[in-house]
Amino acid sequence: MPRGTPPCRSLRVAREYEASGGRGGGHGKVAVATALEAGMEVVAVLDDAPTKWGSSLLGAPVLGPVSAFERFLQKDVRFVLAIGENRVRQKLASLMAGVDWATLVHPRAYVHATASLGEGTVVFAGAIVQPMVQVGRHVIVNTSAVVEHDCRIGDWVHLASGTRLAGSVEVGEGAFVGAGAVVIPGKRLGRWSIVGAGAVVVRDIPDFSLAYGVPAEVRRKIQGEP
Ligand SMILES: CC(=O)SCCNC(=O)CCNC(=O)[C@H](O)C(C)(C)COP(=O)(O)OP(=O)(O)OC[C@H]1O[C@@H](n2cnc3c(N)ncnc32)[C@H](O)[C@@H]1OP(=O)(O)O
Repeated sequence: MPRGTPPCRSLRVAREYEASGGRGGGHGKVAVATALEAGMEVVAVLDDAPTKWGSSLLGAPVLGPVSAFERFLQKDVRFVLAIGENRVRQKLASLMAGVDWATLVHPRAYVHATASLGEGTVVFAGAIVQPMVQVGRHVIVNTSAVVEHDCRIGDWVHLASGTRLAGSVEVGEGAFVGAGAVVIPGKRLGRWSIVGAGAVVVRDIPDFSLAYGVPAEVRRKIQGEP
């Protein structure tokens, strides 16, 4: 999406996310901040935690539960799933039929003109997405992540803050790459794999595998399809 596009949008943080790690919706906060910095109006935040209704998030009103999204359909409102958990974003996107998804790019991120970003994807401050990169739908390119030329990033991926993907890396759908992890050129991270913070990936990581360390080693398998 071109910078400076001024749509209205609704950003949401689900209770499932809170329950899944107690991280308190930090990702939602950064998503709202990014939308505001990009010159957008945040018309509402939807959150399943009743304690948050009536409050505000960086000035944006928390209007009610996620199910209230239907109220905003056909009102020139676009949505972002402001939830760090990949499985939760995937599940909610499948439940929210008819939604027009926004793509958020912070004005101080760099996305080369030949790179493509799928709907619902967010690119936070300081991130760099180089030529010919393909990024799927509902991906998080978190703060200061670097995605080098020709990388291919599947749907539902989360590249945490400071991730460094060298050229032509492939990241399978749903993979999570921890903060500061490095992947050397041409390697593949499998579908729904997890790479720990600070890892250095020098070999392909199979689907549904958790790996960490320097160099990264597979430590265990992850539960498969939901
Ligand atoms: C803006 C943002 O905040 S974006 C979000 C960013 N979040 C992250 O980057 C989190 C990334 N998560 C991690 O790195 C996690 O530690 C995970 C996913 C690797 C955890 O894996 P788990 O298997 O659950 O590890 P667990 O916590 O049980 O620890 C097991 C062992 O691995 C070690 N370990 C855990 N993570 C790492 C890591 N990243 N690198 C090296 N060793 C690690 C632990 O010290 C522990 O060692 P011990 O058995 O000798 O005591």
